[in-house]
Amino acid sequence: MLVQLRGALSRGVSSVVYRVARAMKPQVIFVLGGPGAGKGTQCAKIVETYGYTQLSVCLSQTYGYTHLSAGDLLRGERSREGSEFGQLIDSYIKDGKIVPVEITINLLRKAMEETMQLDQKKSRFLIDGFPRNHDNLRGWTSVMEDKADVKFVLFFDCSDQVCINRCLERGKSSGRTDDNRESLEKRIQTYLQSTRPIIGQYERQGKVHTVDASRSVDEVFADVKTLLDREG
Ligand SMILES: Nc1ncnc2c1ncn2[C@@H]1O[C@H](COP(=O)(O)OP(=O)(O)OP(=O)(O)O)[C@@H](O)[C@H]1O
Ligand SMILES: O=c1ccn([C@@H]2O[C@H](COP(=O)(O)O)[C@@H](O)[C@H]2O)c(=O)[nH]1
Repeated sequence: MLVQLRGALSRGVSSVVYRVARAMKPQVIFVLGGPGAGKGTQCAKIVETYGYTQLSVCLSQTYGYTHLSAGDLLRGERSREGSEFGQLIDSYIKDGKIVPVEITINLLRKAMEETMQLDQKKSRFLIDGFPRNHDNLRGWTSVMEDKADVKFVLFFDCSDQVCINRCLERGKSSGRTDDNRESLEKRIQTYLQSTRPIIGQYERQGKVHTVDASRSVDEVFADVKTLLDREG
């Protein structure tokens, strides 16, 4: 009787531990769209708006997002002294090609782990500009699938021409090696051939929220806010 009671108790405890562990899994929103669609701009506004407010009614659960741009992480790695991937990343970025996922996924995983090590409550991530092709998706699935839950894809949709104009305008001051006409033509091709099919794949799973990104920053954000408030 005592043994049965102990067994039931330990099963109960382990199921609670399992549920808590699952509940604490980081939650991810993939943010996708063409080059210059406004992904980074909107992510910054999300972080600014939702911040890290302590909600005491919610057991002090932190409510906010950490923005991780895969492109920024790659640019950081490119300029890190001693990086063995610096040159490769540099040439892929200039050519608008997608860097092998082994490099990108390690940077993303490390950034997520470091964020959560500093503050366990920072468990909501906006992953901006990833996954961009089937190789990226395969890498995510093999490394991260059981470590994080992808809630949905936030897709900033606008025409190629709007994307190109915004990047060329940004190129006047960004210092980015890929905000020029030649690189942009390649980036748009890569987006259409490799990234659109990934968005389509998530669409068929009912996991894409599309926002018309051709409007002003504030108009776009009004839709983003409505969506995030609704999705919780
Ligand atoms: N809704 C908007 N209307 C006009 N300009 C915008 C809008 N959103 C962003 N921009 C401007 O367009 C440029 C590209 O924006 P942003 O960097 O956010 O795009 P992105 O999708 O993150 O680009 P990339 O994928 O190339 O890094 C920036 O100069 C930004 O200020
Ligand atoms: O997952 C990724 C993200 C980015 N890249 C490369 O970086 C550039 C710039 O990315 P932005 O999102 O526009 O900052 C992109 O064109 C790719 O070359 C990548 O390979 N994988």
